[in-house]
Amino acid sequence: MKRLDVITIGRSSVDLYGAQIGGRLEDMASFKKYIGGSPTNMACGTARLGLKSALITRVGDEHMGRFIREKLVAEGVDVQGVITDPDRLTALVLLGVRDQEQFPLIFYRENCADMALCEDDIDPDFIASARCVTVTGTHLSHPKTRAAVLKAVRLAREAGAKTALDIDYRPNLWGLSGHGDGENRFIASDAVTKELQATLHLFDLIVGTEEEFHIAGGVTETLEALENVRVVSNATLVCKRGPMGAVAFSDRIGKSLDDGISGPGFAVDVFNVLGAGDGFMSGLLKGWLSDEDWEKSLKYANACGAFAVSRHGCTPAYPSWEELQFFFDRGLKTPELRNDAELEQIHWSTNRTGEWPDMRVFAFDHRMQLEDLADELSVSRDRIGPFKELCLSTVREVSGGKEGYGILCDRRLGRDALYAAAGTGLWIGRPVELPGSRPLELEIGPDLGTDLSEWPVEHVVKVLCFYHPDDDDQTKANQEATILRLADAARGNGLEFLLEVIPSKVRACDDETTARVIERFYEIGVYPDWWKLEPMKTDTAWRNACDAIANNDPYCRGIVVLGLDAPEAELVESFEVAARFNMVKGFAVGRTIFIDVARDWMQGTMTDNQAIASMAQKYRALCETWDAARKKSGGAE
Ligand SMILES: Nc1ncnc2c1ncn2[C@@H]1O[C@H](COP(=O)(O)OP(=O)(O)OP(=O)(O)O)[C@@H](O)[C@H]1O
Ligand SMILES: O=C(O)C[C@@H](O)[C@H](O)C(=O)CO
Repeated sequence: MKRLDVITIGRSSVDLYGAQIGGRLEDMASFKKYIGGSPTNMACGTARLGLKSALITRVGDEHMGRFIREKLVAEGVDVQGVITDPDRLTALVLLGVRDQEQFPLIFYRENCADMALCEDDIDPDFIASARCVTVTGTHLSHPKTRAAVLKAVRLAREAGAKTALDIDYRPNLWGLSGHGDGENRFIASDAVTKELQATLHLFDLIVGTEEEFHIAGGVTETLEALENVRVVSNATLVCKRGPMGAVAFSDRIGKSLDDGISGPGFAVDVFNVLGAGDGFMSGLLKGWLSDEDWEKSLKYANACGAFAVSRHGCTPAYPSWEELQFFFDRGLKTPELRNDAELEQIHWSTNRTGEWPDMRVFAFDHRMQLEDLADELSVSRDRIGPFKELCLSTVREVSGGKEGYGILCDRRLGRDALYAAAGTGLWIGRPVELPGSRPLELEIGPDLGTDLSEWPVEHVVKVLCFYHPDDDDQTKANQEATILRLADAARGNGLEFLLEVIPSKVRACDDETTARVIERFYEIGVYPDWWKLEPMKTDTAWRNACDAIANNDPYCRGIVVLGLDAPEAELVESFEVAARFNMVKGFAVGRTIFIDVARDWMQGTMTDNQAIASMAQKYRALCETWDAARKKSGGAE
C-alpha cells in the first residue's frame, strides 16, 4: 500500500487575481492572493477530493514561498518535495477577469524558483511512495526542468506507478510570445511539438484541450492531431471541450470526437475560465485513481471544471468531496454556482482550513468594563492597551506555543496586542459590537464590507448579541438584520464568523431557549463558523443546542462556552456539563481571569510580571479544568 496517491510536479506561483471583474488589467485596483500554477492547483484540487497528494516544486526563501508552503499544508498536501530555493524568487502571476473568455495575464517568472528544479531534487524513495506521478507541460520547456520531470516519470514507471501528463500549453512559457501575451493558449511550433512527442510514450494518461492536442500532434485538425499522438503513445487520451465537457479515447481514435467515451459538461454560467483545466484534472485523477470507469471519472472532471469556471480564482474554486457529492445528489439549481447559497455554504465550510478541536480562549476584548474601571480608579484609559499586551503575554506563556489556545481582543483599545498576536498560531477573535448595545449596534461600519476588508484573514469576526426568542418582533427583526448583514460581510471577505448570544440577560431561559435562538438564525440564513454560548445548567439544554446546530450545519466548527464573570467554582461546574458534548470545543473566559489583576495593575500595586504570573495561574487552572472535564467525559456525545 503506497503512502501517496499522486505526486504532481512542476510550477508553483502566487496568483494575484484582480478583485474587480470586467475591466482591464491596467485598471485593476486590488488583487486577491491565491496559490497557483497548474501542478500546484492540481495537488490542492485532488487533496480536496480526498486523495493523498504531494507536490514537487521549488519556492523562494521569502514570504510568498512560505505562503505557498503553508497553504499547501493547510490544504492537506504533502510538502516533502517542495524545496526552498535560497537564491530565486517565487514565481508570481498577475491576472484579471476581463470577461467570460479573456483573462489578461502576466507571468513574473524570470529565473524563478520552480524553474531551478533539477534532477537532484527528485528523490527515488519519494517517487516510489506514490501510486501516480502527474506532470504538466511547462517543465518540459527547459532542458534542466525536463530532465527532473522525466527522471520522476521514469522512476514512477519502474516502481509500477501510473503516469499522467496535462499538456497545459502556455506558448509564453516556451519563449514563443512576449510578456503582454500571457493568456495566449496556442502558437504553432515544430520545436514544441518535437519536445512533447519525444515524451508522450511515457504516459498512461494524456489530457489536453483541442489546441493542446494540436501542439502535441503537430496539426490543427483535432482528430488528426489525436491520431498523431496515438502513433507515439498508448495512453488514454482525454480531450477537453470547454462547455461541451470532454471525451476519452482508451485505444482507437474514431472518425469523430463523439466516438470516444463522452462526458457532457455542466450548464453553468461562466465567470472565470482560467483554472478550469486544473480543476478538471483533479476530478479526473480522483476517478482514475479510485478505479472508476471513464464515464464516472469524466463526470467528476467536468463537474470540477464547471465549479472552476463559475467562481473566482483557481484553487479557491475547487470543490471538496462532500461538496461534489452534494452537487451530484441535489443537482444544479442555478447556473451561477457562486450564487447558490446552499452550495456555497458547503463549499465554505468543507474547505475551511485548520482544525480547532480544543479552544482555550482568554477573552480580553472587554472595552466598556475596562474603561469603567480606569475611570473609577481615576487612571488614564491609555493604560488599557498595555494591559491587554500583558493578557497576550499570559496566553503565550500558558500555551507555550502549543495548539488549541486563543484570544479575543479588540482593535480599539487592544491594537498592539491584537497585531502582535498575528502569526503566532493563536486563534484570534475580534469583536465588532458596540459594547452593551441592545438592539445590537456595531462598532465598525456603517459599510461593514469595507471595514472587514482591512482585517487579516486569520481574524475571526466576533459579535455579541443580547437576543431572546421571546423578544418583541421589532427588536428581533432589527437585531437579525444586523447579524445577517455582518455574516454576509464576513463571508464576503473570507473571514470566519463567531456569533455569541446571551439570552439570559434579557429574560428567563429554559432548556429550549438557546436551541430556539440557534434554529432562528439558521432559518434566516446565518451560518456561524463558531457559536459562543452561555453555560447551560442541564444536559437537556446542551443537547437541544447541539442538535439544533448539527441538524442545520453538520460542518460547524463548534461552540465555546463563555464565562460571564462567574466565580471559578461555578465555571468548573459548568465546564463539566458542557464538556460532555463534543460540539463544545472549549471556553472563552475573561473577567474571571483578569478583573482583579487589572484593578491592582492599573492602580500601580502590581508589576507587569506579577500581573502576568497571577493571570497565568488562573488561566492555566481553567485550561486544566477544561482538559480534565473533557477527559472525564470521554468525549461522550
Ligand atoms: N463554459 C463552461 N461550462 C461548463 N464547463 C466548462 C466550461 N468551460 C470549461 N468547462 C469545464 O472545464 C474543463 C476544462 O476547460 P478548458 O477546456 O477551458 O480547459 P483549459 O483551457 O485547460 O483550462 P485552464 O484555463 O485551466 O488552462 C472542460 O472540459 C469542462 O469540463
Ligand atoms: O499558468 C497560468 O495560466 C496561470 C497560473 O498561475 C494558474 O494558476 C494556472 O496554472 C491555471 O492553469
